[in-house]
Amino acid sequence: MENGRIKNIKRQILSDNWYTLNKYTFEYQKFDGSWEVQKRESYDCGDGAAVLLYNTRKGTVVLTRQFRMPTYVNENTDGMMVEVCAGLLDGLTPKECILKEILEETGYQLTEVKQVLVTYMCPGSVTQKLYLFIGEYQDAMKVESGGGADDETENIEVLEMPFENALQMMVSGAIRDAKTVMLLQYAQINKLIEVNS
Ligand SMILES: Nc1nc2c(ncn2[C@@H]2O[C@H](COP(=O)(O)OP(=O)(O)O[C@H]3O[C@H](CO)[C@@H](O)[C@H](O)[C@@H]3O)[C@@H](O)[C@H]2O)c(=O)[nH]1
Ligand SMILES: [Mg+2]
Repeated sequence: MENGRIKNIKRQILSDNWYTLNKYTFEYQKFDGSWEVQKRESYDCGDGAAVLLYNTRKGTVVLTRQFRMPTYVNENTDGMMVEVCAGLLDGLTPKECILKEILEETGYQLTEVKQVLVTYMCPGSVTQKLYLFIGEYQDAMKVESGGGADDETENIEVLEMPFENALQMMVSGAIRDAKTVMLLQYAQINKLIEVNS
């Protein structure tokens, strides 16, 4: 909140049923110096963390598959999305959050992950900041079946596949979740996992 071009910010809560939809009315000084009243809706669903789980020896990654209603109502035929493991911070630090989500969603117990990117996912309408991690998993780290937390209505399929297949799915459009594309491309650019072709 250190922008001299913005003043008189007023917030109206339009909905706080699950997450919070705010409507902000404020004055904004344009580049020509004049002030203008602007109204912007801003959806606050909290910050989150996501991780690409990868195994260099096997050349594989672990992804998740679940139903995503907002995509179903926007041309994703069956509403299913293949994504990296992710979750909302819910008061935890990004690292604490992602280690918990890895266990809940995939059943792997990791102790080390590396933060590689921080992104605003949809800056015109959603407040969410997403912390992106990579983490190396081994078969021996699989201690639970995964699938999502019992107290949440999560129904998650865990997919382990060659990195190469994930890249092909990204190119074909079978993977089209932004955080997943970013992390797969991060892995590709930084040659985290060897690919044969
Ligand atoms: N009852 C109810 N449950 C909801 C609602 N919206 C979300 N949930 C549930 O709240 C839980 C949130 O699970 P997380 O693992 O913490 O988050 P996520 O849904 O995987 O991912 C969210 O965060 C990611 C990372 O920040 C985002 O990438 C993703 O789009 C989403 O916002 C899920 O069980 C989801 O079904 C709702 O309106 N009502
Ligand atoms: Mg999740």
